[in-house]
Amino acid sequence: MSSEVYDCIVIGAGIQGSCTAYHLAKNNKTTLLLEQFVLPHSRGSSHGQTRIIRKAYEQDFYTHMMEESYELWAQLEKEAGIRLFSRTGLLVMGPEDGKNFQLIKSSLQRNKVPSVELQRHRFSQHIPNVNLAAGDGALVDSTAGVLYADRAVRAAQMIFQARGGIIKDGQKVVHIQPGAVVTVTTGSDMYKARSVVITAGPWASTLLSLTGLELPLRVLINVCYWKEKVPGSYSIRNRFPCFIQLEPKEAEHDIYGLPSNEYPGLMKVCYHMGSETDPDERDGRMDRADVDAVGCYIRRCFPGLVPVPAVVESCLYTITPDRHFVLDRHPAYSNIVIGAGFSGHGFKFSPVVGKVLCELSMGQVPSYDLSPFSIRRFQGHRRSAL
Ligand SMILES: Cc1cc2nc3c(=O)[nH]c(=O)nc-3n(C[C@H](O)[C@H](O)[C@H](O)COP(=O)(O)OP(=O)(O)OC[C@H]3O[C@@H](n4cnc5c(N)ncnc54)[C@H](O)[C@@H]3O)c2cc1C
Ligand SMILES: O=C(O)[C@@H]1CCCC=N1
Repeated sequence: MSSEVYDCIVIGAGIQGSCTAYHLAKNNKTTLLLEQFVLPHSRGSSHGQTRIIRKAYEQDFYTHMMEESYELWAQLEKEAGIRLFSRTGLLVMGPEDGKNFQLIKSSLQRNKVPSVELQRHRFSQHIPNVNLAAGDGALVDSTAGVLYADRAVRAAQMIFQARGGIIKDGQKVVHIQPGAVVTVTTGSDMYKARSVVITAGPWASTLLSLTGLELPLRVLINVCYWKEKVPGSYSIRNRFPCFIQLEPKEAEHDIYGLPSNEYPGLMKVCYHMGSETDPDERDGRMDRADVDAVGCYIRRCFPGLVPVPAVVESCLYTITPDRHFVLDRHPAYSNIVIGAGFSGHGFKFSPVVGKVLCELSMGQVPSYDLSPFSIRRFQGHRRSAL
């Protein structure tokens, strides 16, 4: 057992834990970042090469957080000397009179986010190789683009270590003993800290149960890549945008995609849902019906893609009932801080999430109103009732 008492132990070295550790180190806090797997790994939610970054959201609180998030991404890029972002724009398509399309449209206008509405008769001039569905409107968030996910995790960890932070990987946390000084036990050692941040992604429920807390979180799985019939027709090099299709005819939930980039000739198009899984037994658990629904959508709206997936991968979503994050202190132990339930859209926020989790762990007033992310909102929810 190490005799050192750290200012903070962060449990989980995905993007949220890595960004939290990065902010703690920048605030001169002695910090230990613990990870169950040997790094880098592809068993959680932060691996893979790309994620969408955007300001287009239905809720103003997300758009406001993204204002700072873009600045912090640029700062991390500069500090690490690694390119983390490419601007491509984001095409939002959806029923013109639908609630979510209208909410995004008004939020973009209200928050003065550089954006354009594409008129139907000019749509194909701007966005070739996409069929805009009858009744759908189209908006472009010009600030949006692609984040290079694996590189971003590495960059945050690199700067954390450069500032004196310590990463111990291959150390699964198996016990947490709350107290003014918290004791954290892994398979091979025992560590102490004045505060603990739990950012365990799909394992959040398992970790939180060690502290007597139950949250209504569910773990889902998906990711597919689809082949371009003409290589390059949806590519980042040809400035094809990311997209979100709200309320597609073929599926109950949204479908989204990123331009072809990481695998030449393949475009990532995914279903914003998935089949429920146990994070330790995820392999081969993807629901064929989800892939088929995306295939049908592609056949109708992306005629330049082969509507059969070329690559199927696994990445885990951890969703809350309202799809908003959990950013809060533990209800019983104020020096245990929780970042969880990022519901398949948390990557872009990670520099801001890291900042607020760091503030909470330092006992400071957070920079944002965290009421949409409170644990209190789940009162009355039982996991089994979801
Ligand atoms: C397919 C897919 C597409 C997505 N697309 C987007 C997008 O376009 N834009 C966007 O903004 N977001 C997107 N997201 C969401 C985003 O990637 C996640 O919100 C984010 O990666 C969550 O990070 P995390 O750090 O919470 O979880 P993770 O990356 O899973 O990190 C948690 C870490 O905790 C570790 N851990 C767990 N238990 C223990 C333990 N007992 N001891 C030690 N370590 C432990 C795990 O091993 C893991 O490394 C997407 C997610 C997926 C899966
Ligand atoms: O977070 C994002 O932007 C993507 C696209 C919409 C659904 C989930 N992830």
